[in-house]
Amino acid sequence: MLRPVRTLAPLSRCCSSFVSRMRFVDRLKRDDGACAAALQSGQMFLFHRLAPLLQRTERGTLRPVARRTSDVQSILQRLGSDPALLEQSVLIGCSQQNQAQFCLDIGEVDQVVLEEACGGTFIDLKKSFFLLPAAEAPLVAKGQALLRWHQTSGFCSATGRPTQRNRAGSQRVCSDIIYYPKMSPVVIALVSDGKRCLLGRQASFPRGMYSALAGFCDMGETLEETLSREVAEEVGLELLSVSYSSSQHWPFPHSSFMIGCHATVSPAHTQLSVDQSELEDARWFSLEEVVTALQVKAPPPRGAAGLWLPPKHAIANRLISEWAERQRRSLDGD
Ligand SMILES: NC(=O)c1ccc[n+]([C@@H]2O[C@H](COP(=O)([O-])OP(=O)(O)OC[C@H]3O[C@@H](n4cnc5c(N)ncnc54)[C@H](O)[C@@H]3O)[C@@H](O)[C@H]2O)c1
Ligand SMILES: [Mg+2]
Repeated sequence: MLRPVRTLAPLSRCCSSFVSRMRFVDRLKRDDGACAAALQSGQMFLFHRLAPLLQRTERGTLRPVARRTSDVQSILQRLGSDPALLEQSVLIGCSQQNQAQFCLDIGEVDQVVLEEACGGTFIDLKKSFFLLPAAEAPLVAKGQALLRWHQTSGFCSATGRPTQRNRAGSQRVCSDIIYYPKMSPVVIALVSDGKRCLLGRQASFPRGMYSALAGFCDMGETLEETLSREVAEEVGLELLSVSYSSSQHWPFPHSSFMIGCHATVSPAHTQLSVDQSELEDARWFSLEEVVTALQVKAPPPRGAAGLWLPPKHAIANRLISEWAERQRRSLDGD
């Protein structure tokens, strides 16, 4: 069973400005001339070989550097780079101030020279993602995903000829074949038996980290079918129910569309049979263990035991927090 659990937009959001921004972006995707004009007055997020340009804040976090297109143009000129590089920029959105937002990978220019000229550091997204503000991390991830897609979609897989992109970078074309940016749907679920929740870890996870079970959708599957299959494959259980929670774009290892759910199994059938080729371990955790782990902000020191959960930017954290809150409320009789 699938049911939405939250309203789509905060009440404070001004509908008319939201609608006009969305329509503006949509027009830029369809109108090359309008997009070229918007680029001139737009904002640019820079990348170097897919690593975003970031600045450290006083609080030890990171934030993306947004430069005006005209600034980037001057920097490229100063460094003797081809100004036509700007044409490789890709539209990623529209700011609250109605400025079109673009991203551009300047991997051809020396990284250190570029960092000095732009005032920031290019940091691998795997190292920086969790230190970005929650509001800006998705934009940076989207920029990286679109740039990667363009870098790997230069040729038509049917004809072998080069593909041509539109100005916004929202599609690539080879005669009458149109390619759109690709992402892989993944379903992730927090499975509960009513009292405990099920978490698993892959051997590649950081020490002590357990997460909700996840799996890529196979062609032709519904969300419920993917989840039932993944849970059966990975831990040998049959699901009783599935309900939708929320979704997110996930940049690792490449662009995934994560569909977050809660799922239940019968309390009479909770014996796990873990597929060791997929998971190093999977266990049932009590509410108390989960609540304690939600307070832990860093991985346990080497050799120390202790549960560590995915950080806040990950949808797994949201699912686990929602489950803990629901359990707490039901224990309180709310
Ligand atoms: N954001 C979060 O909170 C969160 C939490 C857990 C997992 N994840 C992500 O979910 C993704 C899927 O989880 P999983 O690894 O358990 O999946 P999984 O259980 O489906 O196993 C991964 C395997 O599936 C196969 N596969 C099938 N389709 C694929 C595709 N389109 N792309 C890549 N591999 C494909 C590959 O053989 C791969 O090794 C991972 O990439 C992980 O980063 C995100
Ligand atoms: Mg999996």
